[in-house]
Amino acid sequence: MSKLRVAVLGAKGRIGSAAVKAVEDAEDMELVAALGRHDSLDVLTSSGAQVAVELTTPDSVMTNLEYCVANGIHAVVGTTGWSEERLATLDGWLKTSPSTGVLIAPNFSIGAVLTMKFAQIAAPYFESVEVVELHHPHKVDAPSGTAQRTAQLIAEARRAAGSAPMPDATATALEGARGADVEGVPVHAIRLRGLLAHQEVLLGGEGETLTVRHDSLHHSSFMPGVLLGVRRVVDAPGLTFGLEHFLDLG
Ligand SMILES: NC(=O)C1=CN([C@@H]2O[C@H](COP(=O)(O)OP(=O)(O)OC[C@H]3O[C@@H](n4cnc5c(N)ncnc54)[C@H](OP(=O)(O)O)[C@@H]3O)[C@@H](O)[C@H]2O)C=CC1
Ligand SMILES: O=C(O)C1=N[C@H](C(=O)O)C[C@H](O)C1
Repeated sequence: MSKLRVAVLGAKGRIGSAAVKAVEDAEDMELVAALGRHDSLDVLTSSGAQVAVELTTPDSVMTNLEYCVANGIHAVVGTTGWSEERLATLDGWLKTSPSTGVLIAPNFSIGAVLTMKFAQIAAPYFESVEVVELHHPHKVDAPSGTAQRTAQLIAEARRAAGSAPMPDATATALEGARGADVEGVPVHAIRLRGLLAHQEVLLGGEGETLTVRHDSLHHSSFMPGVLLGVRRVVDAPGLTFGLEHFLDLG
């Protein structure tokens, strides 16, 4: 069987360099290009890439994806910064290239995907839910894409269950003290030397709390998800948001 021809964008970055190695080590893939900020996107077409793994920055991702979709190159995207507006723009490009697939994965690690799933299940059963994400100090954005997605899923689950708004009688003396408000769910971002990527979902009810915590201790935690995304996206035309759609999570 022929190998999947894969390119990595953001190849010198923290996660991009790990992805380069993971693709090189995968027996069913061939790394055909490893691009940095100043490389021409035409390398993607001249190298015959079938799938681009996009691990750059929120300011670069849209230009890169526009090129990929216009040239029928599938994409697996880990880069953050996804607003409703950006998703709609990407969806519009994909309509002009209906056989091309793009996976956007707020988090590639299985534990983080499960954290989101568990939080979604638990959220309607508790009066209060808050999300705390903790990352290394070089992270480009806050809060993390994972935390925003987790909060959206929590809010969605609570709306579907008809949950009451969360009680919060605090009068804040300093702006930001209660974190960011994502659809009514408070999200707090910690940046600390020594950390990599971590998240806690704290749920509180009468006389009890439940904490769902996930820790990515090394960038290798993201690689099985990246490779799964590459293998599956070629048969998944259109936009897929979340790695859970490529996992059998029930
Ligand atoms: N979904 C997931 O599971 C994960 C997602 N991420 C996300 O991935 C992104 C990257 O994170 P991280 O690796 O830590 O960041 P880094 O800053 O370490 O890496 C980003 C890399 O992309 C390069 N780059 C920027 N623009 C372009 C471009 N147009 N073409 C090619 N390369 C480009 C940068 O080059 P230069 O330095 O020259 O600017 C840099 O080498 C972030 O959005 C992060 O949140 C991270 C980990 C896991
Ligand atoms: O920048 C990071 O490091 C990470 N970014 C992603 C996010 O914002 O959710 C995924 C993971 O948290 C690591």
